[in-house]
Amino acid sequence: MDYISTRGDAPALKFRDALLAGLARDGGLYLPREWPQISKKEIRALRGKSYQEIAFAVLSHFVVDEIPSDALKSMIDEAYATFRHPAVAPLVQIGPNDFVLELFHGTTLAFKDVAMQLLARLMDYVLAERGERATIVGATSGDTGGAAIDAFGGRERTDVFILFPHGKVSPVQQRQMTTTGYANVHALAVKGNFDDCQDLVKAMFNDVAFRDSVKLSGVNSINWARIMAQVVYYFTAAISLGSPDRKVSFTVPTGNFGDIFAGYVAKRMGLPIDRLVIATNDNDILARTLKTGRYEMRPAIATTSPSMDIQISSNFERLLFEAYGRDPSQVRAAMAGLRQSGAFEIQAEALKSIRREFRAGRTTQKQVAETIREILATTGYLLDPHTATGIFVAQKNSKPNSPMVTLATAHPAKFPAAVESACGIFPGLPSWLGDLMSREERFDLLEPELKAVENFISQHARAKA
Ligand SMILES: Cc1ncc(COP(=O)(O)O)c(C=O)c1O
Ligand SMILES: N[C@@H](CCOP(=O)(O)O)C(=O)O
Repeated sequence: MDYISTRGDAPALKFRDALLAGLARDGGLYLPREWPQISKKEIRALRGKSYQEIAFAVLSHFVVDEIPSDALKSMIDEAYATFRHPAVAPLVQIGPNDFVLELFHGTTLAFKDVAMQLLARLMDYVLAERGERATIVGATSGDTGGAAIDAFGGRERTDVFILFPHGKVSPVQQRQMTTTGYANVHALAVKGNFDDCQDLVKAMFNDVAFRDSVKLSGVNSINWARIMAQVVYYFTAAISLGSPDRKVSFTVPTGNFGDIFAGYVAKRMGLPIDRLVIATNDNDILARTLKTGRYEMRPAIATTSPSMDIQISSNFERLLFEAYGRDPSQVRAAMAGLRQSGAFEIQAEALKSIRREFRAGRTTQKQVAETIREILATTGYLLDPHTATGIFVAQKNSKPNSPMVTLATAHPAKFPAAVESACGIFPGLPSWLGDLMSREERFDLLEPELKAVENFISQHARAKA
């Protein structure tokens, strides 16, 4: 299987190279040249199978001829053995047709663990095969960073540099990045917001000399393998609700658009998904874009769901590529507009096709708090603010008698202050993280300047050209 760039000016790569490349050399994002297909018969045959078995069936399509089956199986088994729930991603019913897909049973209590635990093993496998090292960079609004540090911490072939917005992540998120003590891990607090961190990461990839000098690789959802691993739970959830003989809808709290794009991929592969609903907080660029056809940046607002305080949703570029019939010149034009004026318009046909696939809604912080209170009072279930954003929007976009699954992207204990202020309950950390808040922190504070960050990384990275 070949992987091609959304901007059309980078060479097509095989899976192993796309995995290590992260961002394409033309600044675009990789995706498969064609969507692999899974038939209804194959989906039916997955009923009653474990998460790991379904993961193997789905992921094999993307790594065919690149990762041997027995190696893929062991990596999947090892990755999901780190999860604290036997089902890995259990589905919890909170209403007659309302379900929550709990994606937070991994080591850092957010959905990022699902893909990151596998990504770290895949990268290690390919690097070992080649006898190489890599320098991993990532930008985080709080969850990707902790998950990457946990998954890559202590690995011999990689050094990890995570840029997080100083003072804008929750205390639990910060400590998950700053207290691990791994020698190959560097938590970098950047004086800026998440979009500044993500810009810096992309700029490092676009600085070819720097990129090659430290063998740069990325763990954000710009890396195709992140999306690929997230496709799996759409299958497990839909199958357990009767797929392919019953259509299922999904609502996804959205920031960088990776998680919901994985749902779109599942649909393209043949999973009968009814509605795919984008849920945003006050940073509602995606909801506005679907309404108006204009993608327009505004200053980021700090909310009680900080992981979604994002303006530039990286993976929207993958959707644009699809909506424009995979014409990279349209994507290049849109991205140039975004760079020059902070906005671009989506042409009528492309917008129509996006609206056919997605709905969108936004929430205020007051609505998020009310949703946490209401769901607790009516069902006894405690939501985190990101999941509550999803539930609020799901309630407005559900179809009668049709199952709606909201993705629970984080455990409430990651955001205890917001949860306590909404409903009076302070969600405690699980016992294995009990001492997190008293561990010693280690991080470096950097200006949001490309050269400052590149110099830091060059000094500390062991991978050299
Ligand atoms: C807890 C949580 N929920 C939702 C999201 C949004 O996911 P995505 O960026 O894949 O849209 C994020 C991060 O972006 C997150 O950390
Ligand atoms: N919410 C994310 C932002 C980065 O998203 P990614 O999926 O592209 O890694 C985070 O928690 O860091």
